[in-house]
Amino acid sequence: MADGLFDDGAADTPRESYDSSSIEVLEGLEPVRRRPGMYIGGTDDRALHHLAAEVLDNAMDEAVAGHASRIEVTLEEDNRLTIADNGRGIPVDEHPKYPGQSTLEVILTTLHSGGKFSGKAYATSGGLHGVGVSVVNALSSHTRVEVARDKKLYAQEFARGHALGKIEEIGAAPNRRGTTVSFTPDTEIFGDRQFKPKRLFKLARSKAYLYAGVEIRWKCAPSLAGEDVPEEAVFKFPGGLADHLAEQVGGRECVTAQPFTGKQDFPEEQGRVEWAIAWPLYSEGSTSWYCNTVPTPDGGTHEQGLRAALTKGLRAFGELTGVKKAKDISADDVMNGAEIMLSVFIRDPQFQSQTKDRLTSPEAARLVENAVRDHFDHFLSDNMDRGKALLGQVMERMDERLRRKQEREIKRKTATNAKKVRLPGKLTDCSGEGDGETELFIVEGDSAGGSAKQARNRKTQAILPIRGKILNVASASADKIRANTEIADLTLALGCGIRKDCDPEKLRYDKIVIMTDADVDGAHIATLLMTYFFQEMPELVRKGHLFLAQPPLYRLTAGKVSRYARDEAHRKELEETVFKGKKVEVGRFKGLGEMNPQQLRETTMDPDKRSLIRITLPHEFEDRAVVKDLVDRLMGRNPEHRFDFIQNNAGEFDREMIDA
Ligand SMILES: Nc1ncnc2c1ncn2[C@@H]1O[C@H](COP(=O)(O)OP(=O)(O)OP(=O)(O)O)[C@@H](O)[C@H]1O
Ligand SMILES: [Mg+2]
Ligand SMILES: [Mg+2]
Repeated sequence: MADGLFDDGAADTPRESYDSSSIEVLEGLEPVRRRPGMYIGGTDDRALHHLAAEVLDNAMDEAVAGHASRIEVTLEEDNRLTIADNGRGIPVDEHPKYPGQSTLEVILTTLHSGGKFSGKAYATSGGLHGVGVSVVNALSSHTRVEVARDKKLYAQEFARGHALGKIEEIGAAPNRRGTTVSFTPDTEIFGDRQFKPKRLFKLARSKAYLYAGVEIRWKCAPSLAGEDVPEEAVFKFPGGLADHLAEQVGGRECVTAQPFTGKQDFPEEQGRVEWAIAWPLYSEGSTSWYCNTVPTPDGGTHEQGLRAALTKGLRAFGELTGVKKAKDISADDVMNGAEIMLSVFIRDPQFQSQTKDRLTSPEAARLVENAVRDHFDHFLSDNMDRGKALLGQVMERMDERLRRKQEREIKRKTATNAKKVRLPGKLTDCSGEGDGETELFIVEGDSAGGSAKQARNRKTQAILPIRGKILNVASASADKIRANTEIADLTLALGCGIRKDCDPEKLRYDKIVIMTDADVDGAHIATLLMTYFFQEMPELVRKGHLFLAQPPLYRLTAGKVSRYARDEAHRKELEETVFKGKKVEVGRFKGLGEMNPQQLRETTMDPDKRSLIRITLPHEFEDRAVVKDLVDRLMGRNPEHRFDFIQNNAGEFDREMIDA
């Protein structure tokens, strides 16, 4: 950023130095209308409301810099929004770099023009790019800016980023100063999207909480007012965030009677921080992060600072009170479930993008941690009962977290031990890291096994390829079963033992997924595998561990759109909906091996996209002998039993589809 391009070097006090020389020009305007996404994150509802935020942010910057005490937000019919402040007024004199143009015109029609690059006209501003109001102007069908300065009133109008005329002096303004920006978002950009009164109302109110020194007045057309949105309101919150928190917590009971609230200046005029935190007992909380009054919903470095302060504070308090285990408290233990508001004001903030969703200024972490830490230590130890109550609650969360972690570890350890003993060479195991449920895919054929290996999530998905049709355990003797390597591998990979010794607790995976081709052979193999599970380890089935994958049979393509169909009926449905009236190319997958790893992942393996069929055992099969009897009849040596069964039961079966 060019610092002080037009600096005359004489100005010391901000009030006097704020004129054309404060305004630097870094680049020209144009691409905004063509690429609005880059500046306001899209053209959706959120982006539309971002326009309001940009103009309001500028007024807030003026207030936070100590020049404005009042802001008026007025929503009219026809989607016209007006935001007025009583600040210094955008400079109106001719800009030195643009002869014949008012500085106001330069600001409204030029990207990267602004007074917030050098920190001279503003110390801790939400604005920093010199982009905001020019973007609003570019994306509005009509904009009017009025400036009251030096007892005169000026006005200039714009359409879609271009000035409709020169700036005009339209009268005297003996008792008025400040800037008024009115704009109507362009329907060419936003279609018929309208400002939502409630959203603007809340935005205006939240700004008043963030800066106790400002009064914000809300007005909207009677037709836009409603249950939660009055026609008029005045917001002023001398208590700042503490007021906001009190409103948010309402009547909910919290771990500590007093919330943890406060503010602190940073050393060497680097800015300041304000926070308000409560720990509701029976409900989940929420977090709000702000930098220079700009909401940063994705948090960032100021959030990091607070996390560190709270975590270290509680650990130290634990040590002080002889609670040894407190050293294991994590930030999430303290923060999850809490109602948290944090607002920082810093010089030269860095955000991730123009929409400022996340703060990235590295120094904010340290500044916030140091500032909050002392206050938190006092909050805990000034009232020991209070400190202990909070510590107790947080340690409960911690215990719960550690218990879950330990459970997972034990499971993996059993697995690793098993590995030491012996795991089948064909098994590609998962690492078991992370929180996801682990899955074993039993895959038909080595080539599909290869694709599945590439398609899998290594942390949670293990692959065991099996070759061709496995032994039918229903018609084989125990010795023969034991001697079969394919079956032995499978039993070894599962790790839970068979028949009387089967212990579902020892199963090395959360889910077992049978993945075979969507053809007759595939169905046969799946049947043989199910026979094995039913006969050798029905407990696993009963506990819901066994699943069938659903690889697609068809791929339908028309132009750039492509979809997968599970079966004939699904294919018809897609042809009549997604592809209605289009010429569709239909490809048929002959087997899993025909899909590349990415297709296989998308259609069959990715837990977020696939669907699985869970194999269950109805109640009447509580008894192992009953299951064995059914298996024998269906899969045993005598085909007549099979025939009878089918005759008596055909049509009775449904499949339970689940998103698992
Ligand atoms: N209400 C206002 N009062 C006084 N000056 C203003 C006002 N609104 C805008 N300005 C001036 O116009 C400049 C440009 O505003 P703009 O919103 O385009 O960019 P910015 O606020 O500097 O940065 P950002 O792009 O991050 O918003 C500001 O830096 C400020 O100098
Ligand atoms: Mg701005
Ligand atoms: Mg600008």
